[in-house]
Amino acid sequence: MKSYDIIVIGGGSGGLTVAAGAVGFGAKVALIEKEREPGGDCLHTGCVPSKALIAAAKELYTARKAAQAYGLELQGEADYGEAFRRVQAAKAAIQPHDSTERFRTLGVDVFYGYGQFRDFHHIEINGDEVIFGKRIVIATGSRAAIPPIEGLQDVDYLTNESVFDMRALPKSLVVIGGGPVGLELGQALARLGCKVTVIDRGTRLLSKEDEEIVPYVQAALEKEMSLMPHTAVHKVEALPGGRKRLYIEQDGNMLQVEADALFIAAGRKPNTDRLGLSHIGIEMDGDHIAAKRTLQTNIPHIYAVGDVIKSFPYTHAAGMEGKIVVGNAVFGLKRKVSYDNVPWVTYTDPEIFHLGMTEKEAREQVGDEICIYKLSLDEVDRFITDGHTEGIVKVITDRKGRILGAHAVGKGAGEWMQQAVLAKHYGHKLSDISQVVHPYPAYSEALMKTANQYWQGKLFQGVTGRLLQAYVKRFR
Ligand SMILES: Cc1cc2nc3c(=O)[nH]c(=O)nc-3n(C[C@H](O)[C@H](O)[C@H](O)COP(=O)(O)OP(=O)(O)OC[C@H]3O[C@@H](n4cnc5c(N)ncnc54)[C@H](O)[C@@H]3O)c2cc1C
Ligand SMILES: NC(=O)c1ccc[n+]([C@@H]2O[C@H](COP(=O)([O-])OP(=O)(O)OC[C@H]3O[C@@H](n4cnc5c(N)ncnc54)[C@H](O)[C@@H]3O)[C@@H](O)[C@H]2O)c1
Repeated sequence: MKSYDIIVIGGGSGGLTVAAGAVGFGAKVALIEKEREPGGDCLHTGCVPSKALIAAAKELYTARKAAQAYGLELQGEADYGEAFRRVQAAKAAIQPHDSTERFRTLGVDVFYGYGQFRDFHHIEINGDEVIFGKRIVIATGSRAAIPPIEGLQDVDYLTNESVFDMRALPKSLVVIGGGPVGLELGQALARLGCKVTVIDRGTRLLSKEDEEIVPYVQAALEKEMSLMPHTAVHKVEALPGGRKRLYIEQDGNMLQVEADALFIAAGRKPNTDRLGLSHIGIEMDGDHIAAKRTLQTNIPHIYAVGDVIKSFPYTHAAGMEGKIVVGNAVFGLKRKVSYDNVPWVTYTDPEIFHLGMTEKEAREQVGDEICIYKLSLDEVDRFITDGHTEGIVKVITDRKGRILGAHAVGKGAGEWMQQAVLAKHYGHKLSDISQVVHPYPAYSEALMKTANQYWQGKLFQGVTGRLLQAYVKRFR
């Protein structure tokens, strides 16, 4: 029987980080992946294809808008095949980095098949070969959660696993779920020419975002598709010709919506079934694996990372967790994970940047002694020159100016807000961002100008302000 220092089950963002890191430090590593090629959700059915589709759709949208503005005529339907090819090309270009071949070259033994616990140290692959692992990392990710809606099991629907394989664009689409998956892809498909309706049962869309951020996104998206928050789907049925009818309830009114296709984007379900977890007594947190801050499960030599644990379901978080597991499982350290400085970006247009606490969370956790700094993007020259003034920056600090949360909505917010992560990570105050020179007219001036407000508050108001004014009067 083959024996390893570390067995990784699942070759996605989390598992590949662990495997590459551990083998680099000299550990004997096995990686088990059930799909033909590693890469997981992010490469095959998540981040990469969605961002490629968003980019293709944005190009078309911008061309249409420009044509209209300059009095040109743009006629005909867009060829969806081009967007499809862009998606496949992006995946193909990144695949070699995550390939079986690359990992074998690194020295990892890659097994193709379903991994399942036989006991605490033995993993069975496809119910056949058994391998031994001194330490085992579960990195099996998640899949689309399918809500219990009457009739859904009898109709065809798309999920993130099938939407990127579509060869033709449906004329109309209903999306169930107004989270990042539903809104990013709903907007992209709308821009490519599909009539999109997004239904969400929550009182507001993007429920994890700061309340002041969401209206900007909602207003922008409503120009391109129909948004129906606070709406329950009671029943789905198939109509002749493949169309679907949804029976929905909004504000007590029973309505019907019809579309050519249905896309389920109603959250994620961790891949914990078929792993034999109950067999070895792994503790669960609902559907997720319960992990300590060292990313160990209740069985100390078994670790878990990525979407399979209930933390931050993002690629960069799975990567960060993977690095911590390398330190803990290879070197026997007890490093602990922290999500305090982990941002996320939702790639709608306008983009949403999110770091740390929202105002509501800050008030609940820190109290009302917090400071809020806000800036509208129409106060920033570069957004004015480019004609993209819709959006805001909002930073929440404690009384001493330490950043508790930083949020923004606007063109490219995911890029120009990153300096807030650096500042927060290294314990800098918001005012430090104001001391750094930003090129003019960069988008990043938006955060600098927000930070300037700290000094305006300090220097021109209160006792310090009065003293300074008195000094200047005498000095003159
Ligand atoms: C449409 C969409 C867009 C997204 N966009 C972004 C984005 O822009 N940015 C971002 O940060 N995140 C994004 N995400 C989230 C991101 O894809 C996930 O958080 C990330 O992939 C999780 O990594 P993971 O390693 O936990 O799981 P995965 O990457 O899914 O990897 C799990 C792997 O385990 C394998 N596996 C499962 N069970 C077994 C088994 N029993 N035996 C062997 N192999 C098994 C699977 O085949 C898979 O390869 C997006 C998600 C979706 C759905
Ligand atoms: N840019 C990014 O980083 C990015 C992009 C896409 C996805 N992701 C990751 O993927 C995860 C999953 O995204 P998601 O959008 O699928 O999930 P989500 O949980 O964020 O949102 C799902 C939405 O579906 C709604 N919903 C659930 N059941 C419903 C029902 N029966 N009827 C109507 N609405 C219903 C919920 O109210 C919620 O608003 C995210 O948490 C995120 O971590 C990240």
